[in-house]
Amino acid sequence: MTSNGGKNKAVESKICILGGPGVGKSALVVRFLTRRFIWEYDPTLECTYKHQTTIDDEPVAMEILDTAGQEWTLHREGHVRWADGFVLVYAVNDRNSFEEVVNIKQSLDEIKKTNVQCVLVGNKIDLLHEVRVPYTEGERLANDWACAFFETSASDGGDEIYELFHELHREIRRRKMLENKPRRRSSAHQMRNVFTKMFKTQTSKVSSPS
Ligand SMILES: Nc1nc2c(ncn2[C@@H]2O[C@H](COP(=O)(O)OP(=O)(O)OP(=O)(O)O)[C@@H](O)[C@H]2O)c(=O)[nH]1
Repeated sequence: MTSNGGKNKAVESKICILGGPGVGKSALVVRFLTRRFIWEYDPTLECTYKHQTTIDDEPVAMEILDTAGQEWTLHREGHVRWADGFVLVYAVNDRNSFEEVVNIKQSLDEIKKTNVQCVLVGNKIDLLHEVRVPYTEGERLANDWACAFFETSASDGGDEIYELFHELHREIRRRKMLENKPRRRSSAHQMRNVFTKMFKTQTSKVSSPS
């Protein structure tokens, strides 16, 4: 039995992958979808993948948009509005790419007018001797953003790559559930109603002719 009303309907997640050039965005998506690593990937391609999977015993219909530099600049607002959540990727051997994710996150929040759902990913962790962004810095930034943080290697693989997509999906699902919940009126509002009713009753008693 599923927790989505028992209807077995797939929960949808639209995920957009963002980060500086060459940080391994496509390699991560391809690894997640095919369990393989592709050394060279056409940098001009922007692709959306549809992926059916199961997360926490629930069917999930995931759409993943792998952005590419120029296309992203052209369609930025549309992509941001389309997505439910974002994978923000930097390469641990590229300091500039770390600074770039900070700028990207800022513009996402501005466009969405909220703190967007995201996970932060430091990729290329296999390049041990070239690390320019230590784990603690990534972790600190993710803490500031209140989001999950993963270090990955698209070339070596590893469970973190699956976990990061799953975790983002869970966050998206949680927020959707909160947004769909009917809002309860505040207790102050409820008290005001009670007092208004009491006061009206008193007034009508006083003013009624004896
Ligand atoms: N060593 C190492 N190389 C990687 C890793 N991930 C990707 N690469 C390499 O980094 C280069 C860029 O990878 P892509 O997946 O094309 O990166 P991208 O961010 O999609 O690039 P753009 O779309 O051009 O911005 C390629 O040569 C990959 O083989 C990794 O985890 N480790």
